[in-house]
Amino acid sequence: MTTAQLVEQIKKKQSFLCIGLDVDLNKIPEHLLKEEDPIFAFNKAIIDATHHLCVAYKPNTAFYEAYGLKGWQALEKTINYLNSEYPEIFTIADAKRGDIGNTSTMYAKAFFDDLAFDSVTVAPYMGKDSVEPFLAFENKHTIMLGLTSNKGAFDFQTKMVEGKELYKQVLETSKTWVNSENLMYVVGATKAEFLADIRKIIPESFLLVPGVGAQGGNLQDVCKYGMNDSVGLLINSSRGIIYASNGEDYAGEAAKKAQELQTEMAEILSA
Ligand SMILES: O=C(O)c1cc(=O)[nH]c(=O)n1[C@@H]1O[C@H](COP(=O)(O)O)[C@@H](O)[C@H]1O
Repeated sequence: MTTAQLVEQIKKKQSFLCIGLDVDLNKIPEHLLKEEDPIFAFNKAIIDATHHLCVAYKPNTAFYEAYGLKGWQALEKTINYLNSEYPEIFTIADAKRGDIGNTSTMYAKAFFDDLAFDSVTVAPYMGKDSVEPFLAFENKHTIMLGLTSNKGAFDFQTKMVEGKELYKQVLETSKTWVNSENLMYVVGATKAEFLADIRKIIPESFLLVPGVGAQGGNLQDVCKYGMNDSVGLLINSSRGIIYASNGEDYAGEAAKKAQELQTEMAEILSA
C-alpha cells in the first residue's frame, strides 16, 4: 500500500487508529480455547468487529513466536485473512528486526514477500546496512524505532552524543539512506512532548505511535505535537482494545473501545 492510499483511508474512515493484535492465550476468552486455532479465531472476530473503525492492524510477532509453529501459522492466517477480506487495511508486522545486510534481506523477504505485510518494524542500532535492505522493497514501509514508549528509552536514546540526543542523530542520519522515503518511525505516545522536536527533523514522515491505553499515553497531546498536513500518525492500542472483555461479548466490547478512539479522532480531524 502506498502512503497516499493510507492517507485516503484515514480521511475516508475519519480514523488513524491501529489495533494491536498481541494475542495472549492466558487473556483471551476461555471458550475460544476449544477452537482448533484459538489465536486466529480471536483475531478474526476482533477484525470483523473493528475493521471499519481503524486503518491498520499490528500483530506483534512475539505473541505468535511464543506458541511455536501453531503461533506462526496463526500469524500467517491472520495476514492472509486481512489481505483477502480487507485489502484496504495497512498491515504492520511488529518484529523489530535488523541485522547484517544479507540477514536483513531475509527478514525483509519473510515479512514483505512470504507474509505480504505492508510494513515491518526495525531497530536501527546496527546502522545503515542493516536497514537499507528493508528499504529496497517497493511500496513497502520500514518503521524504524525513533523514541520508544518504555522507561528504558532514557537509557540510551536520549543520551547526548556530539551535542545532540542520540535519537535525533538516528532520525537525521536515517534521512540520508537509500530509499529513505520508505521510512516511517516509532515514537511512543508516552513521549508526546518530544514530538514537536521530532517533527522539526522528520516533518513529512508517518509516525507509528504506540502507548495509548494500557501505557497511559494521551491521544490529544500526541495529535497536538505530532500531527502534520496529511495527518502523519498511526495511533496504536493493543491491550486497551482487544482485552476489553474476556467473556463471549469480547469482540463487541473491543469494538466499543475502538469506537471511543475513532470518535475522538474524528473530532480532532474536523477541528
Ligand atoms: O514498535 C512498537 O510497536 C512499540 C514501540 C514502543 O516504543 N512501545 C510499544 O509499546 N510498542 C509496541 O506497541 C504495543 C503496545 O501495546 P499496548 O501497550 O498493549 O497498547 C506492543 O506490541 C509493543 O511491543
